[in-house]
Amino acid sequence: MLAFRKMHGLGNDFVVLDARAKPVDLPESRIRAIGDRHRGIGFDQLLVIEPPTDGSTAFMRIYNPDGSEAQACGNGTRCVAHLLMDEAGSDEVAVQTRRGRLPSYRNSDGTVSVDMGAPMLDWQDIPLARDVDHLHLPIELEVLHDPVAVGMGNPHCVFFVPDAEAVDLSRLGPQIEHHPMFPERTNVEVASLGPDGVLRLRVWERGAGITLACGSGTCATAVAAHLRGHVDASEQPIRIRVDGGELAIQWRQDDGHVIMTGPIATSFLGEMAL
Ligand SMILES: N[C@@H](CCC[C@H](N)C(=O)O)C(=O)O
Repeated sequence: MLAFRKMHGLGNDFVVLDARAKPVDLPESRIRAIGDRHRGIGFDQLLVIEPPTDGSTAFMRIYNPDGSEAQACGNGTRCVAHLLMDEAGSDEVAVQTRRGRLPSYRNSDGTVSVDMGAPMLDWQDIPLARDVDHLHLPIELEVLHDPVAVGMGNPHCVFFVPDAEAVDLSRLGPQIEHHPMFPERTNVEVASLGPDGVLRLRVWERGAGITLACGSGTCATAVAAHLRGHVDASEQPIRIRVDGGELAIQWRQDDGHVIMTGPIATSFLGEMAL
């Protein structure tokens, strides 16, 4: 039997395994089996805590339900940071991911923030298939056109639309995910700015489908909206409303880092036979 935790950030849900003392054997077939919401446990991402190699508190490996490995997961980082902070009796830790070392801290209201680093805006880093203007990608699919590409360690394609609710994301999302402009596929965001200045965001996640929230997608959307002049995310955090609630994102101009803040929760502890 293998012990696991189920956690979530705004409904973006994770199975968390601790492999620091003993490695866990995770072939793609096992990841898919655990991720099956009917026959397994189900998750948006499987997060595996491993020993760090860069002096961080721990390394976090990220798998999507289709078995692919992701470089970044903002909400997952906040969940694992919360666990590590409880364990260390501290309000500050650093989580190593394939995206790099991500300092994370707990706020006085119990929310958890993560420094997601600077966005990647160069076509090779996002990555895109060729050298094009990442602020105006030549992609058009029905109501979706003129997106912004942003890398947060993982690729994002952000469309600004008049009404994010009206987009048929379950049909259009997978087509953009597999668009030839993105050699490693992409996460897909559709966002609209409300009269209250709050961005409404819906996300189709690469390797996972529609999720209730996506931390790195929220960061990418804040960066894209700032660059397009829809919001000013530099002075104070902007609010982004996803299906599962609200995240606050600031794009600090002194070091260029994106800071994400929001709630996290543990839903249960269990053991799996898979
Ligand atoms: N839910 C995540 C993003 C997870 C990875 C993504 N599906 C990918 O493949 O890049 C988040 O909170 O950032």
